[in-house]
Amino acid sequence: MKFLTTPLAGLTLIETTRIEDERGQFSRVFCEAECAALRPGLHWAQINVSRTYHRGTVRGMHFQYPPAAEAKLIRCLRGRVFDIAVDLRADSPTFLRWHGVELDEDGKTQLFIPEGFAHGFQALSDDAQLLYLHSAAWNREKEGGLHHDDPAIAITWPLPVTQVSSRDQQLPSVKDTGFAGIQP
Ligand SMILES: Cc1cn([C@H]2C[C@H](O)[C@@H](COP(=O)(O)OP(=O)(O)O[C@H]3O[C@H](C)C(=O)[C@H](O)[C@H]3O)O2)c(=O)[nH]c1=O
Repeated sequence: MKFLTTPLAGLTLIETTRIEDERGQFSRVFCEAECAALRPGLHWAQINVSRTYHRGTVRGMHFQYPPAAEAKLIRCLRGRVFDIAVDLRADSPTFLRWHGVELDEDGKTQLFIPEGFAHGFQALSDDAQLLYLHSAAWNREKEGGLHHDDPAIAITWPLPVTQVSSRDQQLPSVKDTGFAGIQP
């Protein structure tokens, strides 16, 4: 595995090592020893899969407040997505900056998102499936979210947004709430 930095400190691209033979392919999603370079002692409390039926759909922007703040490792298992993380760390010089990366079923690139970031994605294909590793369990009471079209964040979505859950449509903007960030 190779770890590539991004303009947002801690947000890391993981380049996987693919082993191929006549039967097909094999690659690791996570390896405690290899990933110690990324963060020693990284453990996962919950592993989820999401399947998005239609190209253009957006899920997010979601995060969890401390003490349920979570790091995430995202891998695309099918199709293609534009995966986005937004820096919500109150004392970060890149507070409210976002960074996006295209992930696809080839799985050559994964995204590691530290605590203190919001996460969301747009499906760039029909039937886009993501694998999520979460360092903290889902906690409905500690869930937070920001609107995917928040002008304070100004995410450039690659495609016209075609579908958003009713919950995500009602997520607040930074301006609405005076959101000042979180201390992960
Ligand atoms: C995360 C989660 C959700 N749920 C329930 C709650 C809802 O009834 C249903 C779908 O949840 P939600 O609408 O939050 O799913 P997404 O919109 O795909 O959100 C997810 O995708 C965005 C982009 C993320 O980064 C979040 O980690 C994750 O919440 O599953 C559970 O039962 N367990 C869980 O761990």
